[in-house]
This record gives sequence, C-alpha cells and structure tokens, in this order.
Amino acid sequence: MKTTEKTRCESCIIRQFNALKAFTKDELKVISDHKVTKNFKKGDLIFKEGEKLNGVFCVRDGASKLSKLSENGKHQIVKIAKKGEILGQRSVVADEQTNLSATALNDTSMCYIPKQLIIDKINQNPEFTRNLLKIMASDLRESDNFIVNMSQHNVKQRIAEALLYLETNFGTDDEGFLAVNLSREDLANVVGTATESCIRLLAELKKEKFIATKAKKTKIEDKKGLEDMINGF
Ligand SMILES: Nc1ncnc2c1ncn2[C@@H]1O[C@@H]2COP(=O)(O)O[C@H]2[C@H]1O
Repeated sequence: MKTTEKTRCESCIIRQFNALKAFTKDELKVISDHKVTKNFKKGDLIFKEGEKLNGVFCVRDGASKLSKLSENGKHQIVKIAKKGEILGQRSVVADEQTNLSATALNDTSMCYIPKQLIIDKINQNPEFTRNLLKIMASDLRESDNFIVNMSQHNVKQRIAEALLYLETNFGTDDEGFLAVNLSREDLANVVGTATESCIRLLAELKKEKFIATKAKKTKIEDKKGLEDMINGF
C-alpha cells in the first residue's frame, strides 16, 4: 500500500456519489486537510474483518471485494465495492469492529478520512447524517436481497447475476471482456459454491454461448439469454 500526494475533496467529483456531497466547501477543506490518499495493488488487504477502524475509506478508483471468513474457512464475498462508495462507515458509526474484510481486486485508490471528523459531521450536518442513513438503509436492502437470492436462485443463475453485475458496474475492455476479472475462486466465493462447480458451470455457460472466455477473461455474449435464465425462462 502506498500513500500518495493529496487530491483536494473540493475538486473531487467522486463525492457526488456518496454522503460527502452534503458537505460545504469549508467542510470539504477541513476533510482535505486531514485525509490521506492510499493506493492498493491487486490482492492488498485494505482492512481486515474484526479490525477497529480509525476512519472511513472513500473509494476513488478501483474494485475491492468485501468478504467474511466463515468457521469452515471459506470466504464468502458479500459485495464488490466500486468507485464512490464509502467503506467502514457501519463500524465507525456503531463504534464496533468491522464486520467484513476489504481486499483490492485491481489498482485501487482510496481516501482515508479520520473517524473523529465523520462523528463531528454527523453531529453538525443533518444532511450528511441523512445521506449516511440512506446508504446504510440501502446496504441493508442489498443484504436482504442477497440472502433471498442465495436461497431462491440456483448456482448457475447466481453466476449469471454476478457476471451481469460486473458488466453493469465496472464495464468492459476494448474487446468486450469484463473490465474487472474475478478469479474462478473469487467468483465461487461470490455465489457460495466450490471452485470446481463454478468452473464446470462457467464451461456450461460457454458451451451454451451465453459467455465467451479467453485466458482468464470473460465476456458476456448473450445478455438477454442470461437475464431470461435468471428469471427462470
Ligand atoms: N451490503 C453491505 N453489507 C455490509 N457492509 C457493506 C455493504 N455494502 C458496503 N458495506 C461496507 O463494508 C464495510 C465493512 O466494514 P464495516 O462493517 O465497518 O462497514 C461496512 C460498510 O461500510
């Protein structure tokens, strides 16, 4: 992990995507003066489940996986976080330890904002507090949907959903391959299956012409077909 020169929050457009959009120019100046920009490489641990954070991370760029280690030693990936998200606000607000680990999936840049500033702003800026509540409410809705999805969709449907999520949220490269490539193990950990089953089901999806693969890259060939399959048609 590298700490780099600061970019000023006042001139950063990322805040439009998160609760920080409620801050005035003066508030942003204070945040800018106290935050640190941290850069992570693929595989770097950003924070570990059970850690007590002294601040929150604002994702400027890159993708990171949020995962929880279960008692049987498996990592369940709960979410792939993207640009604009704030990570760690749940434990900072609750004054608890983090519930998940965050690991960089590619080159990732994050601004680390000290906890005390966030707590001060919760007390001083009601619009910021409302925004934060909305984000946490949305995380809760996502978690509800995730649980329902796990129990009502089969593994193949869940793989299709994960691939569509990656395309919608992170886009594709010049050749149409997913810009964020999950390893087969990570994809298996998103959908809650063994890596071998995930590999077998990806091969099926390829044979059925829903997807194409090249080396470790994956391309969605038939989006409508995948959507129909998810909806049980
Ligand atoms: N759907 C989600 N469920 C749980 N945590 C999430 C979700 N989306 C984003 N997060 C963030 O992931 C963070 C993990 O550490 P915390 O528990 O401190 O705070 C959590 C939230 O900021």
